[in-house]
Amino acid sequence: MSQKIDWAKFAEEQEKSLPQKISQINIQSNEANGKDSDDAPEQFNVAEASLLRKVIRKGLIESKNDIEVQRQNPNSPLYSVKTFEALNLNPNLLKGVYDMGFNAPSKIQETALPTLLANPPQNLIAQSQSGTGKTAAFVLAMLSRVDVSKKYPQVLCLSPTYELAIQTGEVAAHMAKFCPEIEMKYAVRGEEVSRGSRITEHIIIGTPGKVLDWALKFQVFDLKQLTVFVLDEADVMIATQGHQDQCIRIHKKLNPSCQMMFFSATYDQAIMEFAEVIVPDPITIRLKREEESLDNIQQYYVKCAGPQEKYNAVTNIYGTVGVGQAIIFCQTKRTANWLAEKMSKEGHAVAVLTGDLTVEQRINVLDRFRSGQEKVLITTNVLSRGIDVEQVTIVVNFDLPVDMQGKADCDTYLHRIGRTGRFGKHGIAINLVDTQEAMNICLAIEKHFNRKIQYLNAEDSDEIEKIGA
Ligand SMILES: Nc1ncnc2c1ncn2[C@@H]1O[C@H](COP(=O)(O)OP(=O)(O)OP(=O)(O)O)[C@@H](O)[C@H]1O
Repeated sequence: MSQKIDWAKFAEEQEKSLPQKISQINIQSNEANGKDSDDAPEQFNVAEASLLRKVIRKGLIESKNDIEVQRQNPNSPLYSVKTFEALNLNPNLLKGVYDMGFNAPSKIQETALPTLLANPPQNLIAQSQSGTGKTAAFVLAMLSRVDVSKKYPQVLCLSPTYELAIQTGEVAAHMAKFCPEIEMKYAVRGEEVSRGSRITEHIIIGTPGKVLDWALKFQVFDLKQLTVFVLDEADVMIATQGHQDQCIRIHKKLNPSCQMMFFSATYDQAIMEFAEVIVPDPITIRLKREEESLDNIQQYYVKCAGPQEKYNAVTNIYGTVGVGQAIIFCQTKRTANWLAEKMSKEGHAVAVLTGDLTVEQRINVLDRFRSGQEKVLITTNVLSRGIDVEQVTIVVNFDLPVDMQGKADCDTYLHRIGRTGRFGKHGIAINLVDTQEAMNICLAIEKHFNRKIQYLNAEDSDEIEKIGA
């Protein structure tokens, strides 16, 4: 009992201090810093990137790294499974899992699923890179926990955006294909309920604002009756203005016995602090990210006198080495569009992806590029992180990545050129340098990674041919 009172106090204190704490954390926000001109550096948007990754992903990302388990609850037995059968699932649910093409649990699922399905329920924090099977794990747990004889919401899954909520709902619908008695409802923009009505569906998947409205303002369901609370994409959630406070408000109304599941694709300290507020006595599991490494990537720099020479360098290099596919990164939309237009006019099959496109258009562009319909993709920082296209062999930094202060942005550099040379393959990164400032940035990057960036004469086709070997 006394523990509960302490926890309530703790939550209260955290609620007061968390928005301030979180505002101090340096996570890139969705706000485009008020700048939206064609010449402003394009911003990376975590929610959009997460959605793109999900939509264009063709399968599981298998990691060679081991799972790290941190147990804060010494009384809970911990075990892992190698098959879905070993989980004693409802047979129709198991049928749904196989229907999705899953033969065996992924690495994170092996450890997460027994914990998620254990009785008495246990709280879990799971962190592992995008694509390793987290969504499938908690969706399976959500569906397994439903008591279909009770006609009210028992499971709530919070997602940071409309699109991400729909994606999760689609996974749930597929997995529950042979369990038509399980009913779900979206609590997202465009969905309405009338005051005085009651929700009878078993599962709600929604965004925090809408869920708060439905639970507290319209009172169409009771947060106290929930047995499972899932917080998905916690990293995106806390990067989205206002969401962390809303999550905490929802969380405060839950029954202390409600099982909490917390998922994140990143491992920042900020996420852990947020998790600690939301999830009491958790079992924490982590699958370490496959390190992005520069080991298989040959890096070059080319000296150019201005944009036109940069353009010539790109076409020379591409014309000579052009076996696989290339991604060219520009700092602004204007440069990206200019370059795309110029290259298309000269007969190159190029695609361009900038912040101007809607999410649907971006998916379309990426799908075409992935299937090889275009060989060159010109883009900005909107695509700098986490999108894998295996066939990419060359990354060109038409402009070197810089941070808000104009200093070398080494993280973004690693993410950008990490698009090539993946899974032990050979890749090439070419940096176009047209000013002393750019040269200094190039040198700073070289020093940071302690990896040589070699000089390349882009006018000498013999020399270029050699790098393609
Ligand atoms: N056990 C499995 N066997 C085969 N494929 C799987 C398995 N689990 C998940 N997948 C597939 O792998 C891909 C990634 O899974 P999932 O979306 O669950 O990952 P995630 O970690 O939630 O990613 P994100 O952080 O982007 O949400 C999906 O295409 C999914 O259908």
